[in-house]
Amino acid sequence: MLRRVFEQGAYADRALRKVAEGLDARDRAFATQLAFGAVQRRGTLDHVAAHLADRPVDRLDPPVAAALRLGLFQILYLDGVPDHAAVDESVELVKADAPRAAGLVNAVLRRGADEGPRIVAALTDETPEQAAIRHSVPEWLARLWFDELGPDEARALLAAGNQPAEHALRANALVLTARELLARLPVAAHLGLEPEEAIVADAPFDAHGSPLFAAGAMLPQSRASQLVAHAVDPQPGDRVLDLCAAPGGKTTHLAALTGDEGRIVAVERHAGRADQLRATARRLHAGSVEVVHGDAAAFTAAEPFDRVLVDPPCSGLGTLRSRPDLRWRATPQSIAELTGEQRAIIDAAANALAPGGRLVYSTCTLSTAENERQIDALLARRPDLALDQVRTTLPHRDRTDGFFIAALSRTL
Ligand SMILES: C[S@@+](CC[C@H](N)C(=O)[O-])C[C@H]1O[C@@H](n2cnc3c(N)ncnc32)[C@H](O)[C@@H]1O
Repeated sequence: MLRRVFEQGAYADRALRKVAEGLDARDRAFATQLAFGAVQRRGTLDHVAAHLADRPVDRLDPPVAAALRLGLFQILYLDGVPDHAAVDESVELVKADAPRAAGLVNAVLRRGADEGPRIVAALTDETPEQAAIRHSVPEWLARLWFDELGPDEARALLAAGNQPAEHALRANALVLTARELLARLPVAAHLGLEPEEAIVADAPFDAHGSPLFAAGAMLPQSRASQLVAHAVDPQPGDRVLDLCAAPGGKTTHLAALTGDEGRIVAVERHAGRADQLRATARRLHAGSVEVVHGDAAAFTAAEPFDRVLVDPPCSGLGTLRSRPDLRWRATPQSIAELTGEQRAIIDAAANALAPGGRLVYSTCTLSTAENERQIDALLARRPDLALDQVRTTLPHRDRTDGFFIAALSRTL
C-alpha cells in the first residue's frame, strides 16, 4: 500500500481501504497507524534515512525507500513495537521485492534504532527549511506559513499537522439532539463545544458502520466545518444555494438549521459525487434538498437566492492531520490553478444572490491566495457586496480543522 502511495501517487485512505479489507478492527487500526504515519512523517523519516544510509532516499530503489520509511516510523514514533521487530519485519518486506537490499535495510535500521532518536531530537525549526524537515512538510509549505502567519504561529500550526485529528460528529437536529446522541454512542464522548450540535468522541470508532449513521442521526464532520452552515444562518422558508455541495455535510446541515423548511439547491459537478449527495440527503431526512448535477461556475438562477454558500475545491491545507498524503500532493502550482476555479464559482454565487441576501465563502485551507485575497478581489469587483464577518480556525488553537469562513451581504 505504501509503495502505491509513494510511487504511483495513490490516495492513502483509498489504498489502505483496499488492503485492510478482511483485517479485524484491531489489525486495521494498527495498519492505519503504520501506513498513515509513514506517509505523514515521510519528510523527517527521509532526512534520518539519508543521514544513516549516506545518500538521499530518492536515489534508493523504491521498495528499499518504502521499507526504510516503514521501519524508521515504528522505531522513532511508535512505542508499542520493539525495535528488533520493526527491523526484522522491514527486512522481510524488502526481501520480497529487492532481496539484494536486505543487508542495507538491516544495517540502516539497526543504526536508526541507536542513533535515530538523537537525530530527531536535535532537529530545530528556526527557519522554514529546518521546520520543513522537523515537521515533515515540503519546504514551500513551511515557507508559505512562515511568510503569511509569522514564524511562531507557523511552527505551532506545522506541529499540529502531525497530531491526531479530533473525532468530531454532528448530531442531525432533524432526528435528535446532541445530548440524545451522546447517550446512544458506543464510545465515551463530550459536548459543550462550539457549535452546539457537535460531539467529540474520546476514541476512534467505526462511525460509518454505526446504526446511528445508517439512521441519519449523525455523521462525522469536523467542528470547523460545522461552523460554516451557522455562518450561512438559513431561516425557515429561505431559498438557499449550495454551489459545491458533495458529499453533503454542509448541505444537510443547512437543511437541519431550517428545520427542513427551506428550499436548498445543491450543485455538484461530479456525477458520482452528486449521487452520493442525494443518498446523504435521503439518509439525513433532508427532503428540502434538490441536487443539481452541473458546473457551479456556469450556474444561473431563474430566481435569486436568500443565502448562497460557496465551499469550493481548495488545497485542503487546514486538514493535514486527517489526510496524511495531502501535504505531498499539494503544490504552489495547484493552488494557483484552484484560485482561478474558486474565483469563477464565487462570481456565479454573487450573481445568484438576492439584494439583502447573504453569501458565505468557506475553505478548509490556510493560504491567503485562496482565502483573504479571494475576498478582497471579490469586494473590488462587486461594490454591491459588503463583508460582514470573517473567521479563521487554526488546528493548534481551536483543536479542529483549519477553515476560512467569510460572510458577505448584498447591499443593493
Ligand atoms: C470542498 S468539497 C465540498 C464539500 C461539501 N460542501 C461538504 O460539506 O460536504 C468541493 C466539491 O465541489 C465539487 N466541485 C468542484 N468543482 C465544481 C464546480 N465547478 N461545480 C460544482 N461542483 C464542483 C467537487 O466535486 C467537490 O465535491
